[in-house]
Amino acid sequence: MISVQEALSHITSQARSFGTQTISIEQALGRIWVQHINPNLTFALNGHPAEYIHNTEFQLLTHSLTHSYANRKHGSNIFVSDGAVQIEEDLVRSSMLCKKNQVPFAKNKWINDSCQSILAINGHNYVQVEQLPEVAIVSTGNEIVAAGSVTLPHQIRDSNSYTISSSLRRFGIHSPAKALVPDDKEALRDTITSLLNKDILIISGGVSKGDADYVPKVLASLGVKELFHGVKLKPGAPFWFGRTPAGGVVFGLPGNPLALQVACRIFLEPYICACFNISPRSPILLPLATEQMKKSKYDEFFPCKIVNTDAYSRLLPIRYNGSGDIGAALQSNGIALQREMHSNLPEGTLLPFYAW
Ligand SMILES: Nc1nc2c(c(=O)[nH]1)N[C@H]1C(S)=C(S)[C@@H](COP(=O)(O)OP(=O)(O)OC[C@H]3O[C@@H](n4cnc5c(N)ncnc54)[C@H](O)[C@@H]3O)O[C@H]1N2
Ligand code: MOO
Repeated sequence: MISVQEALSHITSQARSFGTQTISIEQALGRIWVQHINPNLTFALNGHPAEYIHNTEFQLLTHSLTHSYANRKHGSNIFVSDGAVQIEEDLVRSSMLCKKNQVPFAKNKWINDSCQSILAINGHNYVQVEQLPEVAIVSTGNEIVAAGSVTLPHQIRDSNSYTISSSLRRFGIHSPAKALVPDDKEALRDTITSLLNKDILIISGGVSKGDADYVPKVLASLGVKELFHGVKLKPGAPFWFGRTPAGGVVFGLPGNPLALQVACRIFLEPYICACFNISPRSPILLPLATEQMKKSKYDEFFPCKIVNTDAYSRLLPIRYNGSGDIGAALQSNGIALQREMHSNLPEGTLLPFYAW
């Protein structure tokens, strides 16, 4: 088994772009913008309309500001590099747009609410964005039935495909193909064969050491190359990752729902970020509100709630009943990481916290 860090570097090494497309700004929220600013357009400088003239020169369109910049040498603080506007030194009354060394419209930016408004003010009715990958989700297990089903005593409704879908939705991936397959080699082979052309195939369950855990063998028989199987991680050790003959990737995630949610946050999200050439959400360092014992010899991610005490935010670990306890995820704000070499940690220890 490999470490979490090694697993992450294998996963991100398989990242690739899925191409680009042009969409209307109305649909752009949550997508990844890939254009530099078009300098022929009027844009906002300190919230004031400005116009690109040529090379390094800009004309501010409001009279008062034209005056305040008139004494500056043209191009002394703004220049265009590779089609992007760059600010060389802080401008007078500078706003967020105009800080030293900033490229206000750098490529590969996640279009959040403020980015969308900046695009709007700059006249970008249509924007070029990263194309979304084709994704399929396969939930395996004889006991798994569709969410709307009435269950028999031995059955359980599929929740994993919903957890995976909500991770994908963060990137604007809305309608992945979905399938439910029993623990049956032929059925698995048929379903996986029909989905091998996807960019990302995400399978839950069937990747551990049980007799009916056929997923790795079926994938190997279809020419999917295993890059690793098993990560020194709790919960979520039974994790499989590989590459399809067509160049897509396959995530074989643990069936246990809490383990699966951890795997989506720690591995699936950074993979998609790497494909889009954007940074993954970084963890924040927060102190423990209580001492924390460690049960396994691996890196351990445990669900925590953020509590505000004495003007500080602290991490309160949520008691959870094993890696199937998806209810613990609901009560928590995210997961904190206790590294493998740390056994018991005293109250106040700073830990990296990954918000859901
Ligand atoms: N001999 C060994 N057995 C197991 C090991 C091991 O190392 N050696 N590891 C255990 C750990 S840890 C985990 S995690 C599980 C993972 O096994 P699978 O990935 O094969 O998952 P399943 O057994 O199919 O399911 C586990 C659990 O989760 C429920 N489940 C599965 N799919 C869904 C779904 N789509 N929605 C909701 N719930 C789901 C399933 O009913 C089981 O209760 O292996 C251990 N065994
Ligand atoms: O690693 Mo398993 O995911 O603990 O239950």
